[in-house]
Amino acid sequence: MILGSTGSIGTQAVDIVQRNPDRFRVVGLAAGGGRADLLAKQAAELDVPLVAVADPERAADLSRSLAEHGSRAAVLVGAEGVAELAGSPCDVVLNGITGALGLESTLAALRAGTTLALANKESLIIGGPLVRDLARPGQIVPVDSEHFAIAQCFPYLPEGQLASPAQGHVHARRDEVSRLVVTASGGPFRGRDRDGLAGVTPAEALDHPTWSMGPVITVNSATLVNKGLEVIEASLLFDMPFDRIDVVVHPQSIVHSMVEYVDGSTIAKASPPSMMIPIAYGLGAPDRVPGAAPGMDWTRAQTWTFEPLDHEAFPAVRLACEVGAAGGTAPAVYNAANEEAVDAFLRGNLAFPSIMDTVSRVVSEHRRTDRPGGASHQSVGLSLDDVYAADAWARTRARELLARQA
Ligand SMILES: NC(=O)C1=CN([C@@H]2O[C@H](COP(=O)(O)OP(=O)(O)OC[C@H]3O[C@@H](n4cnc5c(N)ncnc54)[C@H](OP(=O)(O)O)[C@@H]3O)[C@@H](O)[C@H]2O)C=CC1
Ligand SMILES: CC(=O)[C@@H](O)[C@H](O)COP(=O)(O)O
Ligand SMILES: [Mn+2]
Repeated sequence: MILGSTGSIGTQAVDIVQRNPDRFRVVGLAAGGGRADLLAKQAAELDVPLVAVADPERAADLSRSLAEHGSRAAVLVGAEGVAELAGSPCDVVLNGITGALGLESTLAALRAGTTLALANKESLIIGGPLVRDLARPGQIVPVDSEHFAIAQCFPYLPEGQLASPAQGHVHARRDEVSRLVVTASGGPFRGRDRDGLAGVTPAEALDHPTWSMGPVITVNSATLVNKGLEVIEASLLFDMPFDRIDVVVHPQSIVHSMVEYVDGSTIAKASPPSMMIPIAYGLGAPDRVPGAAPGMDWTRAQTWTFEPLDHEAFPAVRLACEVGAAGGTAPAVYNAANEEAVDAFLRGNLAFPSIMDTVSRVVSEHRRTDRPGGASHQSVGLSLDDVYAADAWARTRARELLARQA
C-alpha cells in the first residue's frame, strides 16, 4: 500500500515500483483528494484494485477520473476509508501522508501486523507511547532519511526499540551505543539571526537548499521544527533519552545521521540527498533495491562541513526536547500548533518568526493544564482520545492566537 501516493514521498515510491515491476506490486493507494486525477492515473498504471480518498467531496471526481484512465479500482472514502485501506492485508504499508492526519493509518497498519515503512513522522510523535505499545520490535522501517541512516549504523534490536535494524543484523550489545547524532541541513535561513528572519517570505522558506519535498516539511526545515520532530522520532524509534541525542548542522545533506559508540567510534551513513534510497529500502526491507538512486561520486573533490545549531535563532529543537521528555500529550500539542502556524504562514497571514512564537505559547499554556500520560514514552493513563483532544485544543488555541496577528 502507498498512502499519500500523490505527494513527494508517494510519487517517488510509485517511481520505484514502476522501475522494479518484478519486485513490487501495489495493492492499494490513498491520497487526500486534491490531486484526484493523478491518483486515478497511478491506479490505472499500477493496476491497483483498491483506492482511498480522504476528502468525500473529491470521491465523485476520483471515480470519473478512474473510469477515464481505464481503472476499475474500488473506492474507499473518508478518513475511515483511508484507515481501512491501511489495515487491509498486504506486506508493507508506506505511510507518506503528511501531518497528524496520518495517525489512524499508522495505527491501522500496526494493528494488522503489517510492516510499516514510516515517512509520516507526525503519527509516531503524537501517538508516541500508543504507537510504541502497538508495534512489535522491528515492525517499523524508518523512511525519514535521518532515522533510516541511524538504523543503518545501529544494528540492535532489543525490546523497546521499534525501528527495524538494517539488513536484519541483530547484535546483543546495545549498551555499546553512546549517542545518536542527527544531522540538519540548517534550511534556507542557516546563518541568520532572529532579526534576519523577520521578513522572509513563503517562497523563500519553500526554497530548500538540498531537498525537494512537500510544503509543510519544507517550512518545518526552515524553522528547524522538522529537526525537533526528528529528535522526538529518534528517541521513540531507538529508545534513546533526549540527553543522548545531538543535532549537528551539516549543510551538504550527505551524512544523513550518525551513531557514536562508547569506544569513540562514530559510524555515519552517507549518500547524495535522495529519498529514493530510504523509500526503496522501506518497500523492500531487509533487501536493498539495486539502483534505487545514484551513489556518491568519490572521484570528485568535495568538502563536508559540520557546525553547531544556533538555538537562539532556531529554538524549535530545544522546545521539542522539552515536550518529548515531558511526554503524554505535549508532543501532539507542539505538532498541532505548528501545523496551524505553518498553514497561516503559507497563506501569507503570519510572519515567519511568529510560527515558533505561536508554538511556544501554545505549548506553555498546555503545560499549565492537567494532562494524562507519564514520563516520556510511557502510556500511563494516555488514550487515543486524549491525543485527539490535545490536538484539537492546540489547534483551537493556535487559531485564536493567529487570528489576533492576521
Ligand atoms: N518529502 C520528503 O522528502 C520527506 C517527507 N517526510 C515525511 O513524509 C510525509 C509526507 O511528506 P511529503 O510527501 O513531503 O508531503 P506532500 O504534501 O508532498 O504529500 C502529502 C500526501 O498526503 C496526502 N494526504 C493529505 N491528507 C491526507 C489524508 N487525510 N489521507 C490520505 N492522504 C492524505 C496528499 O494527498 P493530496 O495530493 O490529495 O493532497 C499527498 O499525497 C510527511 O510526514 C513528511 O514529514 C519525511 C522525510 C522526507
Ligand atoms: C529528507 C528528509 O528526511 C527531511 O526530513 C530532511 O531531513 C529535511 O532537511 P532538514 O535537515 O533541513 O530538516
Ligand atoms: Mn528527515
